Amino acid sequence: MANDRTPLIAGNWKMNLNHQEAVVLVQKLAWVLSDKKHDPARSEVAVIPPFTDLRSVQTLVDGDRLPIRYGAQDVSIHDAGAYTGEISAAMLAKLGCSYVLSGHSERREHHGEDDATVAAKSQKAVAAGMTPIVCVGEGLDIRQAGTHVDHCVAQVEGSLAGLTPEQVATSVIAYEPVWAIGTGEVATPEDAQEVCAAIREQVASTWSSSAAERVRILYGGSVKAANAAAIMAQSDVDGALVGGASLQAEEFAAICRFYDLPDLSGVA
Ligand SMILES: O=C(CO)COP(=O)(O)O
Repeated sequence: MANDRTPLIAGNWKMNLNHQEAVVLVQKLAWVLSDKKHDPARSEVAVIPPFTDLRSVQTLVDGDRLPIRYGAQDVSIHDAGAYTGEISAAMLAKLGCSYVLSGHSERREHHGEDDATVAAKSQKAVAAGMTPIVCVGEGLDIRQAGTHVDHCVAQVEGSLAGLTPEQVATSVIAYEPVWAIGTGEVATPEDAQEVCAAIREQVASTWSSSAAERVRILYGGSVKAANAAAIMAQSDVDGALVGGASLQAEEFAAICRFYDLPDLSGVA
């Protein structure tokens, strides 16, 4: 590999699968990865189930010592108290979550989350010892207007505001163009690389060049086994945030196995 970043393939289940179905999927995923000799040292695999599944996933992963991490799809900006329906960072950390999605476009769209809210969530995750996966991405109108790069780097600045360079270095940023989410329309590898490279440059200028070198940047939006390799081979793309395809163990495992290929140095 041309850099020291450990790639991450994370499966965002969104509002799918109850806790019993979650156990079945994680068991199957672990079995397929092991059968195909996935090397967890070469790339990390994580699942991001609904809150109600997390305890069951924790019990399974811990009990069977599975090489799979897990995280939550959202976190409260509050620590505790009279916030009906909210889940705190401390609760998620106690459940062994490694990751927390922050500012997924569906939260931004359906729950009115702006960059300041997303930054507050990212800070709560970090303070509780978890890694935020901070999501950014442009809608179709912005893409058509050609201002997508400016839009995404501005979102990065706003959504990671208040984090130190070291905290940014150990965070994850996911570039998810909204027009590619759940549509079957995937960004080209060049589209993904263009925005991920611009995000990395922005991290260098706003935080530090070391943070830019270390921060992992994922692509998300209609990633499938058939299109993942060309995107993940891009030099500034460090893995994928997968929605629909992460609900099928074989398909998701096929994406996860990309980094098991013997040598990628000539591909990117
Ligand atoms: O939103 C996504 C992951 O967070 C992408 O979803 P799809 O892979 O279903 O397009």
